[in-house]
Amino acid sequence: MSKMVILASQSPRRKELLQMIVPKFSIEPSHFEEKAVQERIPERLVRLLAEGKAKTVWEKHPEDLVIGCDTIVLSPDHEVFGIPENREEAKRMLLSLSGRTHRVITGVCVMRRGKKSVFHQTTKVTFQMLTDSEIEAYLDTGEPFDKAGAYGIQGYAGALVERINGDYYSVVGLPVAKLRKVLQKF
Ligand SMILES: Cc1cn([C@H]2C[C@H](O)[C@@H](COP(=O)(O)OP(=O)(O)OP(=O)(O)O)O2)c(=O)[nH]c1=O
Repeated sequence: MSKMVILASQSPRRKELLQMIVPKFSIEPSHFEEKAVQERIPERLVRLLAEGKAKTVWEKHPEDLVIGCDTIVLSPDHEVFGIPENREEAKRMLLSLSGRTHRVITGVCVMRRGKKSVFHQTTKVTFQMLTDSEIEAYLDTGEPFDKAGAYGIQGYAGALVERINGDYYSVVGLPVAKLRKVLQKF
């Protein structure tokens, strides 16, 4: 591995998860303009966003190894849910997820001089049926507002999930098992 590992993310969850597999790294959130990326295929979208985040940081630190990530929720109606902008949007997302199965897709890009690896991981999550007051109570926790799809499986929403099929950590924001394998090649 190169001298320094940089996690190009402001997400405290990703920092915690990366600590499972990398003993020492620094953090530099990326200011990549996500809205500039136009891509209709969700898997391609997360990969492009992960790559954009990694690249903007790597350009400032070309000697280092940079990791960029992006997580989206693909709703049961195949709508892409990012981080909700307000309570109304968060409620609409949770109503759509209630009692149904959706996909969480996390893209990761590892970049170093002369080498790049981009992958994504998809996990299926099924929510219990939620009443209006359960959704309101969950919104009151404040948890939905910095998370794709308006929920955090690692928090209160863990009790709203019926089942999951795939990598739990990928839902939280970083597929650590797959990333560990990829980092071995760097
Ligand atoms: C579905 C889900 C998402 N999330 C989080 C992971 C991500 O932090 C966030 C998705 O937004 P992202 O845009 O992927 O990431 P971010 O803006 O938080 O951080 P950065 O771009 O700097 O890396 O949602 C959870 O914490 N738990 C969950 O169950």
